[in-house]
Amino acid sequence: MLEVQNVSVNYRGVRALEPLSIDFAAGELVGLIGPNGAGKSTLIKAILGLVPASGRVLWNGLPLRRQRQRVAYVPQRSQIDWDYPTTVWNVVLMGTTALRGWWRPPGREAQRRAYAALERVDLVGLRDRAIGALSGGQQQRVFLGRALAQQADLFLLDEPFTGVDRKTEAMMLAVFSALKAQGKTLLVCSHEWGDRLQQYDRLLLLNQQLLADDRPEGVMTLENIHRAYGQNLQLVKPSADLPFVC
Ligand SMILES: Nc1ncnc2c1ncn2[C@@H]1O[C@H](COP(=O)(O)OP(=O)(O)OP(=O)(O)O)[C@@H](O)[C@H]1O
Repeated sequence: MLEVQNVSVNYRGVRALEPLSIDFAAGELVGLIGPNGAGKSTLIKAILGLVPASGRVLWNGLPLRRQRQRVAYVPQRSQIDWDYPTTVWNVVLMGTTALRGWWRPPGREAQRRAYAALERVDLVGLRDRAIGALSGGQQQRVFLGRALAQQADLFLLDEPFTGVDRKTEAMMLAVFSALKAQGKTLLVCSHEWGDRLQQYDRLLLLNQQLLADDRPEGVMTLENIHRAYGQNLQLVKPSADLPFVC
């Protein structure tokens, strides 16, 4: 279980995240939504300990920072240096470092695990390709592959669906479902609004503070949309059964 307790973040004295507390259960797929600049990436980075934050982040009752190998992180694509001279295989293999230790060269088991992850994200045929020579969707899959190779318990994914087509998105969702079934916890930051948000067990609506934390139907209300995005947003409600779409 992941417990975020009273976590807040300031960047050079400017408050990016008001104190918030959230619990995440094993086997839960949680979506993190909110407008640009709402603090979604900041929350993920605060959980990971990548930005200075107040409060506590516990994994199974102990500080997460002492159990970083339990967390797999898929950063936003824009945060990665795609010109770095490395291949798909090397990035995915890097996922095994957390368990074997960076000083130990990857043995047969690490290679087996990395290969299985490559197969899962359908990148075996591109394993020797430089990461800079991949399409946007392929790049997203490389870092998902790295996360899978790590065999972590907690997955933090920052906008994994950006730049992916419907087929890749379906594949990624199938991976998330399989991880959920194994009891893994997933927090996925997304810009999406609309019916795709129904796939989450729970949604967190953020705009500097936590505005809503509920099942998708409870979060995707007109009132919440206005609270997060302002009153002027154009909304369409395609049918009585479907949520609002921006
Ligand atoms: N390193 C930083 N130094 C100073 N301010 C920062 C830094 N990183 C983020 N911010 C600011 O903190 C706020 C939250 O940013 P953050 O990237 O977490 O938002 P976000 O919800 O992920 O946005 P987006 O949807 O655009 O990716 C923004 O106002 C941003 O300008």
